[in-house]
Amino acid sequence: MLKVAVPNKGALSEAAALMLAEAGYRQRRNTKDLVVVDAANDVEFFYLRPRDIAIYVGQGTLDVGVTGRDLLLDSGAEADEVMTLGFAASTFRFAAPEGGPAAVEQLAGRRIATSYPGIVGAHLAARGVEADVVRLDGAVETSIRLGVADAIADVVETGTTLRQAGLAVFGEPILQSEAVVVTRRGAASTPGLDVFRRRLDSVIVARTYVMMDYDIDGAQVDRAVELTPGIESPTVSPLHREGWFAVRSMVPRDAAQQVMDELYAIGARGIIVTDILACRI
Ligand SMILES: Nc1ncnc2c1ncn2[C@@H]1O[C@H](COP(=O)(O)OP(=O)(O)OP(=O)(O)O)[C@@H](O)[C@H]1O
Ligand SMILES: O=P(O)(O)OC[C@H]1O[C@H](OP(=O)(O)OP(=O)(O)O)[C@H](O)[C@@H]1O
Ligand SMILES: [Mg+2]
Repeated sequence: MLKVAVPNKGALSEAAALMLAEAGYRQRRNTKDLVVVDAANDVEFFYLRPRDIAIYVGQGTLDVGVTGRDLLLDSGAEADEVMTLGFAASTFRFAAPEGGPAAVEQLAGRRIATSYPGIVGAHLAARGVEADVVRLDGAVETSIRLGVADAIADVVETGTTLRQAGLAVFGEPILQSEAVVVTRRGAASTPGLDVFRRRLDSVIVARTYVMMDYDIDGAQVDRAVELTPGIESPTVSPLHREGWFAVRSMVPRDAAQQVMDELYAIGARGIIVTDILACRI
C-alpha cells in the first residue's frame, strides 16, 4: 500500500485534502483523524505536521508527501521535490522596520527571527554573513517589537502581516515556495507512486484547462486551430451543414474569454466552454 503524508493543519492542509479528494482518493471526515486507509486505491494517508513530512519521506518511513518547498528545504531531509501543485504560493523574505537593516550585508552581528533557521542559515552562510538566527515557532513579525530580534525572515503572501507589523521587506527574495510533492532522494519509482502522481497531474490539468467546442466554416478551420491548438491536436469533425466543421479543443482557463472573442471574430459560432472534471493526458 502506498503510504502518503498529508499536512494535518495550517495553510497547506485544506487545499491538499481538496486536491486529493478531486483525484478520487478517500479523505478524512474529521480533522482529528490521523490515518485514513483508502483500500480501493491501495493508498494509506497519514495526516502529519507539514514541517515533519519531508523528514518521514526522507527516511523512507512514508513513500510520498505533500508539503511546502520552503519546509522541505528547511528540513534538510533526504527528499526531493518531484511535482509542483500550484497552491500555497509564497515568497520567503527578510524584513525589518524603518531604520533597521536594509540589506543582507547589514545583518552581520544582528539577530534574525525565523521559523526557518535552515534556510536562513544557509542563505547567510552562502553570502559570508555571520548573524544570530533566533528560532521561533510563528508570529515572527511581532518579535522585533518585543525586542528579541532586529530583523525577520518569513513567508510573505499578500504582505498584509508585514504591513500590520510596520515592517518592510529588503534584499532579494530568499526563495519562491509553493505546495510540492516530495519523495525520498534516489528512491526508484513504483507503479503505485506513478498512479498517484498521474492522478494529481490530472487534477492540475483539469483545473488549468477548459474544453472548448465551436462550429466554423471550413475556410477558417486552419486559423481557428491556431487559436485553439489544444494539448495534442484539436478534434475537427464535419457538420451536417455543407462545408462547416465542429472543433473541440482544450484551452487554458485563463485565456478562454479572449479566445472566444477571437474565434467569434473569425466567424466561429456556437462556442461553448465546459469544465473538465477529470482527465489523463
Ligand atoms: N499566507 C500564506 N500563503 C501561502 N502559503 C503560506 C502562507 N502561510 C504559510 N504558507 C505556507 O504553508 C507552509 C507552512 O505550513 P504551516 O503549517 O506552518 O502553515 P501555517 O499556516 O503557518 O500553520 P501554523 O498554524 O502551524 O502556523 C509553508 O510551505 C508556507 O510557505
Ligand atoms: O503576507 P501575508 O498574506 O500576510 O501572509 C504571510 C503570513 O502568513 C503566515 O502566517 P500564519 O497565519 O501561518 O501565522 P504564523 O506566523 O503564526 O505561522 C506567514 O507566517 C506570514 O506571517
Ligand atoms: Mg504559520
